[in-house]
Amino acid sequence: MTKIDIISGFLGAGKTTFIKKLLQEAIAGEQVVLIENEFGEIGIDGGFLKDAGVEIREMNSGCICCSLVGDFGKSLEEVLTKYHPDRVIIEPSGVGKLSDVMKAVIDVASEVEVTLNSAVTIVDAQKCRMYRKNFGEFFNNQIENAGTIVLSRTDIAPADKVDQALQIIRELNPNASVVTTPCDELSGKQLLEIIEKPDTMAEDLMKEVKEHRHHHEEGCGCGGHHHDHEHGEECGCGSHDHDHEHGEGCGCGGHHHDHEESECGCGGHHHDHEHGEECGCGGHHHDHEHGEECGCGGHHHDHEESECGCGGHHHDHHHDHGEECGCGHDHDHHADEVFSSWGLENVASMSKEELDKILDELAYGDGYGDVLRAKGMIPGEEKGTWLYFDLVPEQYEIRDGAPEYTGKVCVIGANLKEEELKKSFDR
Ligand SMILES: Nc1nc2c(ncn2[C@@H]2O[C@H](COP(=O)(O)OP(=O)(O)OP(=O)(O)O)[C@@H](O)[C@H]2O)c(=O)[nH]1
Repeated sequence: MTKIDIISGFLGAGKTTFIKKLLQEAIAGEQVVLIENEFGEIGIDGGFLKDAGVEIREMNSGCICCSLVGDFGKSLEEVLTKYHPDRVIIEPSGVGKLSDVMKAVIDVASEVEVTLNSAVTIVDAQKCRMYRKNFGEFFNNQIENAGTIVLSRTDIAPADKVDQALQIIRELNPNASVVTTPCDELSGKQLLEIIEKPDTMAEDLMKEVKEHRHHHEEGCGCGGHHHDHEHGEECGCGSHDHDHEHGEGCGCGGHHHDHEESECGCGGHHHDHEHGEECGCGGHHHDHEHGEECGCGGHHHDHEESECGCGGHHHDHHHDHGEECGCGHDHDHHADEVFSSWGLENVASMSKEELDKILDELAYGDGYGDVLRAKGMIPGEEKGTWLYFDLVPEQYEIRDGAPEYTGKVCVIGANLKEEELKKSFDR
C-alpha cells in the first residue's frame, strides 16, 4: 500500500532541505512521487529534486488548503493510479494548514488504498515565537496536528531560542515527538525511523477511514456526500453534509453541523458546539468557551500578543477563562487573505553587491512590506555565473549556481510593496 508522508512547515522552515535528505539517505531505492504545493507563483524548487529521479507534481496556482482541495485529491488519485508509487511525499505550501491537507488525504484514502504514514512539521527554532505571534492561525495548526516535529536551524540557533521553541511546541502539542538534534548530525534513516514511529493522529484518522470504508462497502453505495452517523460514531470523511447527534465529534472538515444548545451569535461562519466540545473541522468559526458570547458580528478577534496582518476587521476581545485560542484567531482565514506572493521571470543580471543590498532590505528592513520568504536565481554580472538566493526574515544567503533558462525571483509576505519590488528587480 502506498505510504503518504506530509512534510509541512511555515515559509522557509526547511521542508525542501529535509525532503532532500530523506530522499538521498533513507528512501533512495523506493519509487517516490513528490507533490509540491508552492504558494508562490513561480516554482523554483522543482529543478534540483528532479535530478534525484523523483517524479514531481507542482501545484502552484493556489493552496491545497483552500480552493484546491478537490484538485489536490484528483491529482493525488491520478498519481496513485498512474505510478503506483511506494511513497508519496506531500510538501504543502508554507501557509497551508496541516489539518486541511490531512483531511484531503483522508478523503482520498476512503476511495483508494493508501495510508497516511506520517504528518511531520518542520519548525524554525529561531523564529518560532515570532511566527506564533504574527501568523498563529497558520503556524499553530501545523504544530498542533503533527505527529513529529523537526526543529530546523538548531545548528545556528542560540540554546535559549531552542528552549523557547520547545516550550511553545509543548504547549501546542504535548504528544508529538520532537527532533532537536541538528538534522545534519542525524542520518536520513534515523529521521525516517522517527517519523514512521506510530503517529497517533495519522493512525486515528486512518482508523476512521477504514471504518468509513467498511460502512460504504456495507451498502450505502451512494457515492455522494450525505451520510448519517449514529451517536458516538466518527466519520472523518471530509464531506460536507452530515448529521451528527448531540455530543458527537465529527472532525469531518465539512461545513454543516447541527449541535444543539449552543449559540455564539457572532454572525460569522461557524458551527455550534456544545460546552467544551472541539470540532477541529477546519470550518469558519470562532471558539468560545463556556457560555461566552461575543455578538460582534465581525470575523476577527484580537487576542493579546497576536497580530494576523490580514488587514481585516479586528475587534479586541479578551477571552479569559480557559481560553482556547493559543494564537490565536481561531477563525479561519484563507492563506490568500493574509499572504501574497510576487514573482518575476526574465530577471536581468546584477552584481552580487547589488543583490546583497536588496536582500538586506528584504530581510531586515520594511521597504518591501513584511517579507517572509524570498528565493530566486539571477544571472550574475560575469557571463555564465548565476546567483541563487534564499531568504527568511533576518537571514539570507547568496550562493553560486548553475545557469537556468531564465532568471526568476519569488517573494512571499504580508502587505508586500509590489511597486518597490518591481523597481528593484525589474530594471
Ligand atoms: N543553518 C540551517 N539552515 C537551514 C536549515 N534548514 C533549512 N535551512 C536553510 O533555509 C533556507 C530555506 O530552506 P528550504 O528547505 O528551502 O525551506 P522550505 O521550507 O522548503 O521553503 P519554502 O518551501 O520555500 O517555504 C535554505 O537556505 C536552507 O539552506 C537548518 O537546519 N540549518
